[in-house]
Amino acid sequence: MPNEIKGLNEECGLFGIWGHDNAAQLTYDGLHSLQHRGQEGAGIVSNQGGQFHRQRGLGLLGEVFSDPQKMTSLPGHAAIGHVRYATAGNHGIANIQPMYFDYPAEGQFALAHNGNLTNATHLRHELKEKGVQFQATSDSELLGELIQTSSQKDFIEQLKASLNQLRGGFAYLLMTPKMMVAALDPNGFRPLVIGKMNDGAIVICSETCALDQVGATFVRDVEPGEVIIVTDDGMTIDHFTTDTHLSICSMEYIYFARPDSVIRGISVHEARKRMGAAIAKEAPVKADVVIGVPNSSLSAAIGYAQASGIHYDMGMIKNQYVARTFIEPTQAKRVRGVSMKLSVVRSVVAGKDIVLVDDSIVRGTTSGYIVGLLKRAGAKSVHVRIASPVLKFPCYYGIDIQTTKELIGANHSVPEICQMIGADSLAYLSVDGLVKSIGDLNDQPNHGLCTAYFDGKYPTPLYDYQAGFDSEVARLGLYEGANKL
Ligand SMILES: O=P(O)(O)OC[C@H]1O[C@H](OP(=O)(O)OP(=O)(O)O)[C@H](O)[C@@H]1O
Ligand SMILES: NC(=O)CC[C@H](N)C(=O)O
Ligand SMILES: [Mg+2]
Repeated sequence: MPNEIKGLNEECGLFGIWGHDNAAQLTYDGLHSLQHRGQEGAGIVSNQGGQFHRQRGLGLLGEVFSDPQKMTSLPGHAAIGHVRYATAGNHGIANIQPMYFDYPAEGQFALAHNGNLTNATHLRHELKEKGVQFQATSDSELLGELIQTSSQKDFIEQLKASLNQLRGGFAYLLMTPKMMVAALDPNGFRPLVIGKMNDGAIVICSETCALDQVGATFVRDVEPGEVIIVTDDGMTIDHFTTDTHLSICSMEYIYFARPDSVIRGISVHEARKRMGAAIAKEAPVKADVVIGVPNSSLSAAIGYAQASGIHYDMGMIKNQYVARTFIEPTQAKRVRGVSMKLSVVRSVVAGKDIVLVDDSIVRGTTSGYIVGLLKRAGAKSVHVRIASPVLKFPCYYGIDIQTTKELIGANHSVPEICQMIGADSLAYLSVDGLVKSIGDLNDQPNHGLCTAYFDGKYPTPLYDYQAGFDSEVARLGLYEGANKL
């Protein structure tokens, strides 16, 4: 399976707009600002008076739409679009979204999904028994098949009944000839926001950075369990369930979302700065300079510098022109990938004691390579500070980390990792420090966040994944292993 040169794989990005003559172009622009959420494939479906047009393909948005004719072939007053990073199913074109479904009553409908369903295997089996023929292999399609086979009377009732059969993480955008609909799972694992254009067009998308991109004003977050219905008459808010428990993914704040996005009222950049400040308090160290690992940890590094009083400098740069290289998943090639991407500004680091701040360690490839690079550039010492807790447990709700095997934090203690990456010291942020840095989203015991990757406390049963999880935990002794720290 091809694998990108990244420790953490992104999720997916959604963008939809209803009531604008330039719908497909605005969807392209919105998706462009969500490209960080998925780089495997992209697609847009436009709605021209009830007639759908679709373009989709493998690769980055700019690659998929490099032929200008593709955009001109998407006329209409509404559109939905998607950028994908697979969590389920293969990497082929059939799994690139939006997906299309026949809908005899009205013609057809399209859907796009961010997240990962935890009962997809079970549902697929049930639907197969009923004779359903699948068009793709990912989990996303299941909602469309459930709607098509539902005995409810109209589209919204069919949708609501179907959403109630899904488990796991799902932010969905759907479009029929007459409406655009958004729905969010009962835990609200993924961010989903509503905005409005000056001329009244409604936008629904994964992050506020996409609203900014198209000049839309933020209206509100989509709440867990909600179904948002947008028609030519405006927007209505409905529910498929009120049995909800907000557990938004803490990794959105740590790494995934763009720093200029605001998720549920909290600026991602400011939250990351607070994470950096918190690890500076939890694990102080004497040093000459703080440097961050571009790009994702720069906010946390600034926060560390501000809280510690140690000055921040640009000790590393990221090559802006690194081609999107898909490589075989071997460690040697991953190291080469990181080396093509990151380099050191020697004048900042030579002869200095350095605090190196990163947001996360997944396999340890990045920190291992960078510590060596800094030392070769003359750094006296390198103290690594990670602005999130030790990543030990898989995510089943939409991030492509579904096994503990490659997580260095699941397999080694912090002192062992420190030695493996060649650092002079290593410290991670505590789970409590992380939660406080993001801030309370509500007064529930989990403060509205999912921190399962760090503490193994999943907010839902794991369904299809439970048996595999139990055996990995037993194999690694993970819960007892917490005392490895
Ligand atoms: O331990 P590893 O397996 O190397 O993975 C961890 C690294 O991966 C992520 O960065 P990424 O390479 O995605 O780049 P970015 O910060 O520019 O998004 C993360 O921010 C760490 O730097
Ligand atoms: N990362 C995602 O949100 C992926 C959506 C869906 N599970 C897929 O694999 O296509
Ligand atoms: Mg990074």
